[in-house]
Amino acid sequence: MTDFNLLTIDCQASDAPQRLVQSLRDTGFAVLTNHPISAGEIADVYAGWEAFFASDAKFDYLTTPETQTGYFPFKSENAKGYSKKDLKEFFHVYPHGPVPADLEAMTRDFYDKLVALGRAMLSWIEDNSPEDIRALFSEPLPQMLDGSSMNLLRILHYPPQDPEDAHSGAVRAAAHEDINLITLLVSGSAPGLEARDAKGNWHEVPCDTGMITMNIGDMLQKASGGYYPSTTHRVVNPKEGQNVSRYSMPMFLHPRPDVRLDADYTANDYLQERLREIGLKG
Ligand SMILES: O=C(O)CCC(=O)C(=O)O
Ligand SMILES: [Fe+2]
Repeated sequence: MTDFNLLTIDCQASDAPQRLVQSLRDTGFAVLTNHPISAGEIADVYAGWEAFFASDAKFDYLTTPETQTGYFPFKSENAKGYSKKDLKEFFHVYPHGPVPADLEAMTRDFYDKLVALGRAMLSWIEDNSPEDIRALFSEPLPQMLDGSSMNLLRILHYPPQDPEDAHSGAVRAAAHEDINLITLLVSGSAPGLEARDAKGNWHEVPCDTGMITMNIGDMLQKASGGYYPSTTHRVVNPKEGQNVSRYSMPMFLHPRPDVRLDADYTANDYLQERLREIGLKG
């Protein structure tokens, strides 16, 4: 029925790097199990941030267009080309940005572990890419993260749905591609994430607790001359009878700003252009 061959990768298996690269090449996505971040730690981070979104303290961390750090209130971002704002609130964690004191140690540690995992995954991609594709990279992929302060951990909360919003055509996250090199998406607390295949059919991405979904972003698609696809994805509204909050945590791995992606763009040129398109920058 489907040729969308999204693989679940046991990170401890000897053929894990090859299977990862195959799944990414075929679908732009892969699901990681047996990775180094424990289910207990993921649950603790979710619990801490759930309490944060439920409190008014979040308004002390309001973001600004200049910083892009901190708290983004409900309905502040739209996907490229969409006028309706997504039905989500979120918090951007950067090394140079604030984190609430009671969550700081845990969140920074979690951030570092996700960056380390991202670097390992970029090494697997680098080592398993054909010679002619590697030749396109301006430097080895894991090295593109060296000295980068642009890696972004986004903590997302999609509140239970207001029927008016659903009626207006707004969705939790409209169809989009990620801007960065690769994304590590710590599995959502409820279903909803879908990826689109080349024919335009949507496929549910599995979200078992503790798993981490990985996907290619536009920067790696660009740097690989299109060899790795930056697959369009979205988060659909909850089904009737399942109208509960959904939480998820994507880590967007970004190169140093000066890294050259192709003849036309450095990472920074590209990021600034894209932020204007999604309404986060004027
Ligand atoms: O919440 C999710 O599962 C996906 C979020 C996402 O795609 C994004 O923030 O770019
Ligand atoms: Fe995304």
